[in-house]
Amino acid sequence: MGVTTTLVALLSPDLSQIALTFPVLGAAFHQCIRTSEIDNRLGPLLALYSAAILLLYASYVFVFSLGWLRSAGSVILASSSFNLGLTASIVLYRAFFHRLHHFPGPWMAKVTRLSITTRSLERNQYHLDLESMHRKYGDFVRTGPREISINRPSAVLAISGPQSSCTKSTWYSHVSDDKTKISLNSTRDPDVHRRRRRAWDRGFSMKALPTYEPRVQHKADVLISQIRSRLDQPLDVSRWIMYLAFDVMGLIGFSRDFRQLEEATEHAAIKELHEQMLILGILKPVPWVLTILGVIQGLVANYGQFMTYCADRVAEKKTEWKTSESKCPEDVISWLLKAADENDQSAPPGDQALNEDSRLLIITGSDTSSVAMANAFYYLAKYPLTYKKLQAELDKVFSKDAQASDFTNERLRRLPYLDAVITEALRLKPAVPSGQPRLTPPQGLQVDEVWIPGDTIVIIPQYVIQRDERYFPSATEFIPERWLDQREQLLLHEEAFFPFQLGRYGCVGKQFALMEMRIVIARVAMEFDISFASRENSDAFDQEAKDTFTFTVGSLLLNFQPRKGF
Ligand code: HEM
Repeated sequence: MGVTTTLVALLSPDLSQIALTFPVLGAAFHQCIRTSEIDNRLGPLLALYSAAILLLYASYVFVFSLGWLRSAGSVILASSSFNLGLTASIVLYRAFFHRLHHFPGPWMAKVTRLSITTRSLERNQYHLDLESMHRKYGDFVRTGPREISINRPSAVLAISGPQSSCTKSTWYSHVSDDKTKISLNSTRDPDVHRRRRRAWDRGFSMKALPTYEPRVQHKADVLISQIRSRLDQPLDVSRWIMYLAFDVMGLIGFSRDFRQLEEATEHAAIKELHEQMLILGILKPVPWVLTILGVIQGLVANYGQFMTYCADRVAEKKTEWKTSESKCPEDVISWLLKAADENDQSAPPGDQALNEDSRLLIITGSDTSSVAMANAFYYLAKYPLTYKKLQAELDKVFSKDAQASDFTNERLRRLPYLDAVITEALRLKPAVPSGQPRLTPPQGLQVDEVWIPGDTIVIIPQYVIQRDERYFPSATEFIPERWLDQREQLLLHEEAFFPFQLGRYGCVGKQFALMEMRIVIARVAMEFDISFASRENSDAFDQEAKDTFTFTVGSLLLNFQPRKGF
């Protein structure tokens, strides 16, 4: 039998032949694509599928001489059979034959992460879902067809340490795989990332940081005067700190001010950004859906006004840089422009990459530190003795009439209790709670007694590991002394604390974030006593934070009083 005859026999519109051929084709198709990373190729694959359907329809009409209607019916049957074969092959393979099949985990998660997305739609608290999965299944949980969540301290260095050969997972490709169009954070190629990171490191170096400090001090000053003028009412700390964090990032990012603190209102571009972050949080488990939606204008990764705002500011900075005589960078974007001007390899590789970097800076620099500060204030209000102890430490260094400019990072970073308060708040409520997905190298990865096969997505959820009683006794208590004189009893695995991530992909803004938090918390603690305005509100703040990649917290109503006897 020739090839054509075989093909004609296989594609015969005979119902029993369709029911036989197409499920097999579906299963065969799955076997062909199984080992490839198709997340970013869904568009071409869908186009191929549609073309195949049209071709099949044409062959039924013209080769097999069926009527138009009967051809349509046969095509529907054929594609349904194909889909059935494909789905059955995926489900059976993932559940019983996959290289991760022996890892425990929820049955549905082994087959698809869509189940996690459905749960996120209900409550969007994936950090808590991960916590209960670890409680139920142990330290190594299969949380997706090819994903393992790990709750072991030794995994931190193995996956994120400087020597680790793990790379960023497909999640980081949801904007694009084109290196010239993506931000530093989305760059998965380790060499390209290392090159680009150099320009960012210069923007946050010991030379650059002091130039940003007065802008933080100024904004902390505005915050204090806004609080002073509203002492008769509870204040939503989450909102006011968010104003501050974005204002600060506008200033250190582009030397432009969102002026949210002064105007006591959320900037339109930022409001829109926050609405989009909710979608991103829900779809985080299924990056391929993000990729598809990303193609549809206005849905995901298209923050309209926010994108325009950042692109406009970058364009202004470019013009300023061209005419600048000193060529001395005064903000982070200028450091990136300087690299481009000098044809340095660390420069963002194109205009789109620079625009993406500007958005990365504002988003990662603001939501993280604003949530971290709001959480710190939550704990300080909940533990009044700790707050008093912090105030006592500050009183030893600063006088009652100290000026905003006296609160320098140089002085503040020498206050151990202040840093312990910040560290303990970041332990209990890490700003990025559910881990950052990495890919194991082809040869696999050994974590303690467990071998994880190559090409597996691994995460270490900070929220889970940093609250584990085995690593941090009295884990759910807020005890800053854990980082000071009670290390021996309460800090059994310090390496399990990594809210800023580690290694080459770790947070570039860590030192800046610590400076900002020190200044803001110290200024408020010097000026005011604080207390919860309502028990229901503080409980809701604690329990209802959403996991939108970073935490999104609800309102935190606090009463502020000028300090008694001060
Ligand atoms: C409490 C505050 C902060 C926390 C907890 C935090 C945490 C993190 C974490 C966990 C990552 C790794 C993300 C990943 O692997 O995908 C990261 C990356 C990053 N952070 Fe932060 N961050 C904070 C503040 C800041 C600030 C203030 C800035 C900028 C001023 C900043 C800029 C960045 C950038 C640019 C990256 C990407 C680095 C890269 O991909 O090489 N972060 N941060």
